[in-house]
Amino acid sequence: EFYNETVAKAFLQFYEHTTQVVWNEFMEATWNYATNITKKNREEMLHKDSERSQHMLYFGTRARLFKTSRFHDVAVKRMLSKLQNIGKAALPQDELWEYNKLLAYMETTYSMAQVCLSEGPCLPLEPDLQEVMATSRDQKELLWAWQGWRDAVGRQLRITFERYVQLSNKAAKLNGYKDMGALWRSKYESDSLEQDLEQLYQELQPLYLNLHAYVRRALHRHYGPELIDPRGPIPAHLLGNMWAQSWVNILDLVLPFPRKPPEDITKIMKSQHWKPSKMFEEADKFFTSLGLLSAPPDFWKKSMMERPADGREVECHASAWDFYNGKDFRIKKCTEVTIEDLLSIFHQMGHIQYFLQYKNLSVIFRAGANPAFEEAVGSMITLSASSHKHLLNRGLLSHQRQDSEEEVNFLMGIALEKIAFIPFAYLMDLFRWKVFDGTIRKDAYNQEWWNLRLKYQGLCPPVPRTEDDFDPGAKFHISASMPYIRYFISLVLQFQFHEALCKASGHVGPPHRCDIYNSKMAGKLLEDILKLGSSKPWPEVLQKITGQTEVSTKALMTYFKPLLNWLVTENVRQGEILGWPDFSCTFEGKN
Ligand SMILES: O=C(CCC(O)(O)[C@H](Cc1ccccc1)NC(=O)c1ccccc1)N[C@@H](Cc1ccccc1)C(=O)O
Ligand SMILES: [Zn+2]
Repeated sequence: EFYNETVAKAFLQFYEHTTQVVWNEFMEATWNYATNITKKNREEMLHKDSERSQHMLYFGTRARLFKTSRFHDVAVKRMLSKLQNIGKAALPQDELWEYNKLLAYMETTYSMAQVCLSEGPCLPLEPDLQEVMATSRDQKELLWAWQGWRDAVGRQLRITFERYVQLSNKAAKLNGYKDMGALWRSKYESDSLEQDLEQLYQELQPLYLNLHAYVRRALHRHYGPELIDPRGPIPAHLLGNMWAQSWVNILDLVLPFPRKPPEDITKIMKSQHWKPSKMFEEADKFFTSLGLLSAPPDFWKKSMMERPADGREVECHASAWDFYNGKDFRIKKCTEVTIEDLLSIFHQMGHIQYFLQYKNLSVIFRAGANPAFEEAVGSMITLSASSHKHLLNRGLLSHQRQDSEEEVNFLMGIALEKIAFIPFAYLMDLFRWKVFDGTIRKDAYNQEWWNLRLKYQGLCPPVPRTEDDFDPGAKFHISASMPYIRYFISLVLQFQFHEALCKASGHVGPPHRCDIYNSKMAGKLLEDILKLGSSKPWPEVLQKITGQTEVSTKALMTYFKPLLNWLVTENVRQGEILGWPDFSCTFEGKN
């Protein structure tokens, strides 16, 4: 065994050196494709991906040869077990090539899709269709964008997605999992993950049901009874977002105290001539104010902060990139000067900070403690950055104080982003797990998708759907084969992190008034866990920051308590029904 452990360490050293080059070249090729979608760049990316897969296969199969049970070094054992998970690289060469081509097709179809006006221009999702969904109050115009997008993307992906499921499951089985859903869930190192998630969802459901009932009433007031049934589901195109995953854009329609509207921060940003680069600098300043690391020179030189003006086709969905050489980290985002995009940049810079903090670890441990940790860092900072105190301090608001009614309005704004998101983030992978395990058969993909959208979100499609549609494919992460449960868990985690860092910063008072900006104590607490990457089991990491080893909704419920009290009172006063007992999706009064 001793002989083996020494050999294992040498093996891992060899892996370390060869991997940095292979992964760096792969990231460069993928970046070139995502920021300039051409046939040549696609071929180059596919070629680099197969090189990376061969490298993973070589080391993954050899990692299995070590009998680690009697090893002393826990880190060596953890590294060897992580190495053995090689995902799609386990597929035979020809099927891997087919798989990579269909992944590229799905993602490119999504990125290049447009919806054309009867006469005149064709509109891409970002910024044009998103803008329509966010600002239009004309249900026919909203329907045009909603349906047009699904015709342009979802319908085109339907057949490819069926083959994607087959090959995904084959790859999962070759890695020792029963299907791809099981492989995705294994990242959380828990054999009770699905039950734990259902428990979290149950705890959060009252919050969602009260918000849903209240928003339905407001939409009923605006769009009238022929569109909104006060005891039924809400049509999915009226919530201010292409997927109804965030309702923040209809705050004006649902404001609890309409005589005290919040200041329009987007307008203030534009009047102060904010540019995308300034938005990134603002987010970077937040992290350095905590005593954390600033984005290095390559970041400012090589990131893509705006949609290119030279007509290049790019993938606009925001993302953060680690080039695995310890100094090259980038963000790709088609930034618009809006408060929504400023907060999204805080989210992306959270990924960059994680990269910076764990960059000296073995490449095997350069990841979050689990995928939800990666998503929670930036979103947690966003809770401080969107606080009235912070925005006032940064000159983005002028009202000094918030009275109790303005505070309810503020919490409503945060709830429209965070609470509305709960059922969407939960059902996205409930759907895919069932597709992968065969519970949802391919001749019912769309029907089953809408069953989940009705059951969890209380939404209806605004027009009848058929199995020629593939509405789930109209969401980036499904076209990009990107797991989503990480965002559901992150939603709960980010409030736990926020509570812990606020405490460390010496904050006294309600969590929604906390801003950890400039707190070196909060920064130190965060730094200590980011540095660990994925080298320790995530419950250990969670305990270091919050003192608990479990994901808990307590912090989130505390944050929204004042709003829930107001919502319950208001819903009782209006005699609202919680839920949607009239569950049928009616389509009369449309044409
Ligand atoms: O998709 C995102 C943000 C993009 C991202 O930062 O999570 C990005 C997704 C992505 C894109 C392309 C390839 C891979 C992943 N994730 C990263 O950039 C990332 C994730 C882990 C490590 C390093 C980078 N947010 C989700 C959920 C969300 C999150 C926060 C607020 C609102 C909504 C959404 O928009 O539906
Ligand atoms: Zn993210």
